[in-house]
Amino acid sequence: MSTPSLTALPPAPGQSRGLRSITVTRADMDPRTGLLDYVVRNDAHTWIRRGGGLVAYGETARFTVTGPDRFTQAQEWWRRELAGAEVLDDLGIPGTGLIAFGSFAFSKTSPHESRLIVPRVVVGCGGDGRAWLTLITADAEAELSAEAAEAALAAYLSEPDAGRSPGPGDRLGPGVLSEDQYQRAVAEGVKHVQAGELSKLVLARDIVAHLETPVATAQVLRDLAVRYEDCWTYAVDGLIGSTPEMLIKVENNTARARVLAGTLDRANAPADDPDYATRVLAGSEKQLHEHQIAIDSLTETLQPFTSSMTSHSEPFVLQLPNVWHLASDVTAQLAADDDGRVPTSLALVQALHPTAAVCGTPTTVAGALIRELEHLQRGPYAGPVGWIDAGGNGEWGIALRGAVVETPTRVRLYAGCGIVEGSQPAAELAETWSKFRPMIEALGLSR
Ligand SMILES: C=C(O[C@@H]1C=C(C(=O)O)C=C[C@H]1O)C(=O)O
Repeated sequence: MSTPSLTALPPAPGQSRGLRSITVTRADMDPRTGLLDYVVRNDAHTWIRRGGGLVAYGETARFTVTGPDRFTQAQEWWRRELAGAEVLDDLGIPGTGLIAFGSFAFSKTSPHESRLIVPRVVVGCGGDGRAWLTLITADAEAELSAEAAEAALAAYLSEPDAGRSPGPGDRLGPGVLSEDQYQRAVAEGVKHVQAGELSKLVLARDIVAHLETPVATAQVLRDLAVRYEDCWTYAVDGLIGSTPEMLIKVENNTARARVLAGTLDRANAPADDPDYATRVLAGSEKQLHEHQIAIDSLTETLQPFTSSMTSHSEPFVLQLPNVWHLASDVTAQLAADDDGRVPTSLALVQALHPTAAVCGTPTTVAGALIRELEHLQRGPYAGPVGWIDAGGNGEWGIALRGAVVETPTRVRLYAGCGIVEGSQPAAELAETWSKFRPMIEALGLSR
């Protein structure tokens, strides 16, 4: 079998030397419930979806970077971190051994720092319920044993963070653009599409949650993970949310993506019409067109890295608690190079980001218009968020349906919509509210 191509490089000056890790098997757990017992600290790094995930604590190493080379530099840093690493791993499956969590800025011009973080302790659970514990250290003297790993985990778990109850002073405030300004931006975007400059443009806006007492991130994440079990619930360094969209997942030599485009709010759906979503979404030329643009952009970019690729000829309707989406799953076999290596998950992220689902088509025209019309620093919103292991396996979602914890009592929420020729500003504004809803509710707020 081919493995993703992470060739270790020698350490650079200033780089943490000699990562050491041990991964030990733990009793099987029901990931739907068991992993949630570990989401008890507001500073945990989290990646959870029914059937598996990773919850991590502490920090052994960190890399931050801005600019157009952020993906290349992050890969290089990771390769160097792996150089000379001592890895004891009972399981040797994706997610065990050395791993890094990551979050990348949406834009190559963003001042926001993209980051890779190597945690100290990781609790993992595979889709089959197999559970493990990893301890990572840069200390050459530290003991690598199951006992040491359990003791480190117990120390983190002994200091859980309390939940919070909503207070009368909690409120939602406007972000950078008012609702009217956002609708004007959408109308402006539609004009550019009508003028033939581009076929799709994604415009986002933000709102701000002001809380009376500090946000209880762990509580928010547990709520999201339970309610949005088809989504990937993530937390990396204050970027939190539950995304329905998988940019790329690499497991040995298979890559998978879930592409979404086309959204219907469930809040206004007629209760007595079971075919409503299928009719309105899968029966709408506008929605199918928008979806096709997103699929084409992904498959065209992924194609050179693959030996074969499959996706359904028709999108399916993905039902989430807040909205329905038109969705397509793509599975590809990765092509191996002469050394038998396939691209790593981060190499594919670099090639794929930003997709039409969060930027538009063509990418450069859409990117320039986003900067002109949005007036928003997207920061990590709509950027890749996820994890990578030493073999290059990993899962990278698109950071949607999420928020950034800016201060303990201020949380900024982001949501955007695909604008095509027939888009109506009022409908797109309403759609942003439907996309804010998971986070608004998880924070204990209402609109
Ligand atoms: C941009 C967002 O979502 C994206 C836009 C969608 C759409 O316009 O229909 C659907 C899913 C995502 O690809 C967001 O949630 O902020």
